[in-house]
Amino acid sequence: MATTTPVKTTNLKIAKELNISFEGLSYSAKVGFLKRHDKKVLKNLNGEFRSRELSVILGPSGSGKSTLLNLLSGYKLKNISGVIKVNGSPRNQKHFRHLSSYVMQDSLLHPLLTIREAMRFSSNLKIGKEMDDVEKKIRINEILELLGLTDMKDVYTGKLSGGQQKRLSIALELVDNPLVIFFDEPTTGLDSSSSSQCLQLLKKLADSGRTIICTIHQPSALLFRMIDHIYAIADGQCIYQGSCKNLVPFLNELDLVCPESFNPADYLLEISTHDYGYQNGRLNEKIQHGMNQQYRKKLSINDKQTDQQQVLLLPKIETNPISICVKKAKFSSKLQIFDPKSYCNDSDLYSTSFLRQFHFLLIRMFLLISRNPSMSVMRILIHFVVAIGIGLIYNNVGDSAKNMMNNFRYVFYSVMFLMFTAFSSLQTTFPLELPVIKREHFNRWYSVRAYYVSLMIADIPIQVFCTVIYILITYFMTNQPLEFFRFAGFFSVNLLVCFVAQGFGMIVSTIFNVKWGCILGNMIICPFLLFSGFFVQLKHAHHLLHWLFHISFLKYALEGGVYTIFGFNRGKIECDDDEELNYCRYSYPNQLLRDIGMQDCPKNSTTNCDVYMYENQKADFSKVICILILFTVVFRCIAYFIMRYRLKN
Ligand SMILES: Nc1ncnc2c1ncn2[C@@H]1O[C@H](COP(=O)(O)OP(=O)(O)OP(=O)(O)O)[C@@H](O)[C@H]1O
Repeated sequence: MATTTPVKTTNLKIAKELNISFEGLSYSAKVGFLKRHDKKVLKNLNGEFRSRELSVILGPSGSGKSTLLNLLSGYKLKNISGVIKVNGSPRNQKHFRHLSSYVMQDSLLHPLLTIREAMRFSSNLKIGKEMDDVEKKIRINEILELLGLTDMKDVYTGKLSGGQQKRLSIALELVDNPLVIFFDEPTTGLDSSSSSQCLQLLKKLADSGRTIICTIHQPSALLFRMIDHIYAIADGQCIYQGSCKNLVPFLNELDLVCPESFNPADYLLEISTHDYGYQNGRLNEKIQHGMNQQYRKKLSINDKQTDQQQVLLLPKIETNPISICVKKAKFSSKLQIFDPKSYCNDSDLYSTSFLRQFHFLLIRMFLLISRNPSMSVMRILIHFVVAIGIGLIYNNVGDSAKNMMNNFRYVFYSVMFLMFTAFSSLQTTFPLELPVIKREHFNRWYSVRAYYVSLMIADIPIQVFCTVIYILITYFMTNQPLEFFRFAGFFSVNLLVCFVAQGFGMIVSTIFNVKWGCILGNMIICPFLLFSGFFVQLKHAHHLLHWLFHISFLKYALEGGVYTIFGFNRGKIECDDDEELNYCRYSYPNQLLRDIGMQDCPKNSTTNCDVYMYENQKADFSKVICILILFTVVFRCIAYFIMRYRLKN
């Protein structure tokens, strides 16, 4: 017992400060279209980024800064060689995600949320029930105060300036108190004053005990002086690592003398881009691929004391998942080294439960829909206008035997129209939201499953409403039979087609971007249309093509629609006053079903043909409903797995 207590204290302290080191880190990207080959982007990098230091990765454009940041944060996981360590132990990516956040170059925000709302959603998604609303509010206020956003709480994020958006991006990630924060080009697009404010803020975060790693393309002299640790790369190799003060002496030792009036960062950049001949090899050799630590800043005792005081600037690290894991581990006597794996299980990856994530995502989606109703209003309007148009075109065809073929066309058109509008309804949502979702998902706000389910559910009310409007108007204007089961059946089939088409639209949108989705989506859906049974009947098609009919969900939808309108023993229909014809072919709608190849009465049938057809229609209609439900489930599952794959890669 006597030996256990001090070990716990030490390790809790270690767990609150993380040093990230890497050894022999290389990364190759696959390039080329026909002739694929590996392009070495990072070559044998070594180094260490410590807590309480503002570390900056410098280098010319295309040198590999963002790639290194992506590797260290775990955003890129493939084609890597070498080791990344956290406090000396090999990084466990899953558990490292508990501890870190990634603020991307573009401030990817929902423009229609206010700062207050964005912060509330962030805290509700990232922090579970262990903190009540009052505590969350206090924390949000503290963070906004720290970032100078208090006066703008009720401003829409889309109306903020670039610098304010950047600060908000940081604020959103601070709510769960990450120990390590990665920033990709935090000063890009900011003027010098905002850049310096931004870097001051990062310095504050570092001083409070965090590990801050960011990339900066070309820092001004002012910014350069604020940096604690520089990691410079050129052509994918390390050309310097150490403090900014030691950079000039380091270059001097290689006879590269920085003029006094020059910003050393600019001078280093000029050297790295071969303005003074090719020097990168020499620099890389002298810094020993990043292994040479002699140019690092040495912390004086005074520095350390100041740092200890600065820790108080930010909320205490309490609700961070690692703290939860550490709490669980407090009773573990095995707490010898920092290894969250030993006491964090997989379900801890997100700080909140699936239901909580789903709940807040759904609220956020409804809020965003209500703030930008133009899309929904447009959908409703289109359904209304088209329904009136179709109602006029096919006016009263429903109870006229002479117009049975026109009535069949009405059924076909309804299925197609609802299918196409539903297909394109969600086609743009995911590709447009993808960058934001990627950021939030990577920073453990919510799982793909929670996002996907809420996206699906959020659209149901509007889709149902649009379908109701269309069917109600056209059904009555075309004078279809006033029998509830026929109306309900026709509505159900059409609603299911919408759900199938939305699932199919989701597959297309998860594979392609908006442009390609719009071009290819309609082309991909055309074969389903061709094999719906409207243009060519199955029995007339070549037998090698029959399977295409069987996988066309539109064939089932059309059959379902036709059965509800013409089937189920629908009685004799009046033939109007066509005096030229005393023979009316479709007085009995079963004849139409035979003509369009949807029902056959076997020649040798012993039972009454009408009874036989009625029984078959009942069975076929149930089959149609089941198949459409199956298509809905299968398409949506496929879309989910593709989305998961895309968000995880
Ligand atoms: N997945 C990839 N496929 C092909 N090339 C890649 C890939 N990832 C990185 N590269 C290449 O590696 C090099 C370094 O890219 P990276 O984005 O890391 O540079 P950078 O230093 O951050 O540049 P910038 O400052 O312009 O953002 C570039 O030439 C880039 O084209």
